[in-house]
Amino acid sequence: MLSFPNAKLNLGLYVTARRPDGFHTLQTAMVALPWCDALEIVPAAAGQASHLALTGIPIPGDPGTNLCLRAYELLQADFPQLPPIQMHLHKVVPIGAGLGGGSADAAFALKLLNQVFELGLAGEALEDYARRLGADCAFFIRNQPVLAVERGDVFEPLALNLSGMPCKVVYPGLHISTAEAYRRVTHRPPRHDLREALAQPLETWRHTISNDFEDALTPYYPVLGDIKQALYAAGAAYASLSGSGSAVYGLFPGLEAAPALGVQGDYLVWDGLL
Ligand SMILES: C[C@@](CO)(OP(=O)(O)O)[C@H](O)COP(=O)(O)OP(=O)(O)OC[C@H]1O[C@@H](n2ccc(N)nc2=O)[C@H](O)[C@@H]1O
Ligand SMILES: Nc1ncnc2c1ncn2[C@@H]1O[C@H](COP(=O)(O)OP(=O)(O)O)[C@@H](O)[C@H]1O
Repeated sequence: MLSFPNAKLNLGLYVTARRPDGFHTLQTAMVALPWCDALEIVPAAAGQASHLALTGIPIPGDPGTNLCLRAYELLQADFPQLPPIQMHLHKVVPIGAGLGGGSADAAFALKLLNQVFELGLAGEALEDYARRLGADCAFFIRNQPVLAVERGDVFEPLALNLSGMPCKVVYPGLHISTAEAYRRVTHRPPRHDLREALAQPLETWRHTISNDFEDALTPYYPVLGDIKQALYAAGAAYASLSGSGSAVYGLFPGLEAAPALGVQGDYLVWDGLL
């Protein structure tokens, strides 16, 4: 069975405290971004061991620790009847971009395994497994707009519909590790009520909705600020870093497509409708 794990965008992100376990509490809104990898899972041929084939963008690190394999191992511990599998991940979404690509692969692997092998897991059970693989993973089980709190893995429903809105996402080729970004950020109380701010017209968001990682990381990576400025210059109503970066996105309501950007550099750009 084949699926297309999509990315996500963070709309506003406040890092509010450091927890005793070293993680941070946050408040952020998350929406699906249709920039996708491709992931296929089928039972392995008779007598073959489980195997993950990787194509597309190279993934740093040991392939044995790929989140797709970790999802399989997590389920196998509870469902020993799971047979060996053949997985193929074609990686498209940039890594270390704040787009949650690896987390999406993990969540979609859980969903595929549940479907292919008829494990009978409902949404909440899948979310519980996903949480164990990473703070961001559980979002991709339902893939609906949410306000995420606690470690970013506890969700409150959010009435926000950006479907069909032109969006541009610019990845400047910097791999920013999430752990590094959290080490650099200063936690503080949110400056605005995110839910209230998101309910206001999109044109107001640039004055009320911010991402704490942007302040923390832009001094080290000035290109993030340059891209954001270029998105506003191109007519974005709202532009921001996504998650812990390094992708920066712009939203262009009222247009049919996002306009070209006046930025120099060897950037990867996704252009499309949310
Ligand atoms: C910042 C966010 C915002 O959506 O996204 P990305 O920028 O990674 O996409 C998330 O909080 C990232 O979630 P995720 O990428 O799943 O993080 P994990 O793998 O669970 O954790 C990686 C590391 O980030 C730090 N971490 C993560 C989540 C959190 N609430 N507090 C933390 O301090 C910890 O140092 C942890 O070891
Ligand atoms: N399937 C996967 N896709 C991407 N990264 C993966 C995957 N499995 C494990 N990883 C590891 O996760 C880290 C980044 O994950 P990713 O979700 O792309 O980050 P971010 O959400 O910050 O963009 C990388 O260091 C990579 O080695």
